[in-house]
Amino acid sequence: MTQPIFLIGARGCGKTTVGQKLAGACHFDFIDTDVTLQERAQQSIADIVAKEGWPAFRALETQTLQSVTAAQSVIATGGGVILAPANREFLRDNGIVFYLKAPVAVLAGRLEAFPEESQRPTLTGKPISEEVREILAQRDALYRETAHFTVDAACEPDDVVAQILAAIASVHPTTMAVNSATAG
Ligand SMILES: Nc1ncnc2c1ncn2[C@@H]1O[C@H](COP(=O)(O)OP(=O)(O)OP(=O)(O)O)[C@@H](O)[C@H]1O
Ligand SMILES: O=C(O)C1=C[C@@H](O)[C@@H](O)[C@H](O)C1
Ligand SMILES: [Mg+2]
Repeated sequence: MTQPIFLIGARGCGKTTVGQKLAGACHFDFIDTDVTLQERAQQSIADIVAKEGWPAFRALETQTLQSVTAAQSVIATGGGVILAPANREFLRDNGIVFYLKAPVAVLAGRLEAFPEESQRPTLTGKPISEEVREILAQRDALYRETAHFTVDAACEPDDVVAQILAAIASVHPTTMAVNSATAG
């Protein structure tokens, strides 16, 4: 199995945290579109949005997604990548897509503990828990329609990785075992 593995979900669901561990477990490269986008732009997402607005950020996000997509990669996406229909189609057509789903209280708790405001400028101007509830209500259906699999992201990162590996093994039993046994 060499297809890219895409992780999607709300801010704080653990795409970056789980993605790094997953890539290690299956000997794939790890790419985070938020990180790559900021490195290429040489500025933070907060600065891009403040200077050029959300539509400019979304255009860069689409370019970044397409340019980083490669075989044998785990790709952690930004929380809003599923807003553009073209991105949803691209994700589904070019890899296996996992929705890391967690309840509002879990997401809000993580974001309150680690706000990382330079990468997560406010989307609504509202307090974190209110914003998370509102944004998840708008996006949950889009995450579900884009994903090939939904996993419970409220548990420990290693358990999320195990759920993803089990789902991959269910569709690619032999090749995944070969990757794990022979790579690295
Ligand atoms: N399964 C988990 N259990 C406990 N804490 C977690 C878990 N996953 C992530 N975290 C913590 O929650 C915070 C947010 O996680 P992370 O940055 O991985 O989310 P993300 O989905 O990449 O968010 P964004 O969309 O903003 O990039 C981090 O501080 C991380 O340590
Ligand atoms: O949920 C969102 O819309 C975002 C999530 C982050 O990962 C970043 O991509 C950016 O802050 C936008
Ligand atoms: Mg992230």
